[in-house]
Amino acid sequence: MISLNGLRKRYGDRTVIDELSLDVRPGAVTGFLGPNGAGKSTTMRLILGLDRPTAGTALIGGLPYHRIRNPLRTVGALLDARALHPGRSGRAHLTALARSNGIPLRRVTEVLETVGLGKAARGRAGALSLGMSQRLGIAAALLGDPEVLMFDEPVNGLDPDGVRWVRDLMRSLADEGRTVFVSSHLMSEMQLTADHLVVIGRGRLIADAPLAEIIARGSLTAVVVRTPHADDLAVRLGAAGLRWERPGENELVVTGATVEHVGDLAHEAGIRLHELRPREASLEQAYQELTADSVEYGARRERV
Ligand SMILES: Nc1ncnc2c1ncn2[C@@H]1O[C@H](COP(=O)(O)OP(=O)(O)OP(=O)(O)O)[C@@H](O)[C@H]1O
Repeated sequence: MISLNGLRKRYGDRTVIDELSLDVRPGAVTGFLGPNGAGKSTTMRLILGLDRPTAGTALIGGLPYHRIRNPLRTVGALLDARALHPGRSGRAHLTALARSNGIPLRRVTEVLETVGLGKAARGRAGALSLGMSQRLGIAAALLGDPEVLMFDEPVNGLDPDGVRWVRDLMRSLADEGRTVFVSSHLMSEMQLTADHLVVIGRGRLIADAPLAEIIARGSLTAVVVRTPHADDLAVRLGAAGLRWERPGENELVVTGATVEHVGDLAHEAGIRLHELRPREASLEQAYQELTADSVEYGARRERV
């Protein structure tokens, strides 16, 4: 488990991480989202002891990174896939890592197979494509068979097969009971991969909740009803304190309710329905609503 407690980081007079407290739990893929400059990479660097917090703590399994005895066996991370010695081969890079961390050398072959690099790992790391470098970085993260894994934008540069492969890998690592903490800008991908989401904006926590709950909170999540008695149903919905819109003569779109709730209300009033279905918002839509006030860079966007 990763635990952040009152984590703060200041660069000069600028606070980039502000009172961040949360737990990233084992057995799940936790997506880490936030607009550009929100502080995701900084948070990961603080967890990995690559930077010192101004205040608060970032612990892995109850310890700060520098107190972990076998760091690579406890936590594996991919932060910057290009941070490699370009003249060395991928295999040599992993071998050096394994040697300096007391990891058996057979793990090098194992993880290269896992990430599908094989022969490409014999060539210079500097000649690898971005996608291959990502795979090599993931191999390095897996080398010590750690319980905690952190990936900063792991699908960056991967082709669709690679993206799917990363998704399946994250899933299986979480299913093995590991803690998987992964940042991404690809909302559609996160919607398919993550169980839980942590969203930050300008260094502050915006949301820490299951993916399904974050999507359900979005205002575009609704129940669509078609009925020849829309007037009657609208009265019933209003009396039950529900908000609705009426895009068509026979259609109502109800927010803040489940299909069961709306179906039961109609049934109790003897109102015939021709259609009753949930309309699920995308994570992209829910995310845009959540972060609308925290976007620092880029064009201002309309609230959805
Ligand atoms: N070493 C540093 N010195 C000064 N400011 C820094 C430093 N590192 C990061 N920052 C600032 O901290 C803020 C958070 O940056 P960070 O890279 O953590 O954001 P991010 O959420 O990972 O962004 P992105 O999605 O663009 O990768 C940014 O405003 C950045 O300019």
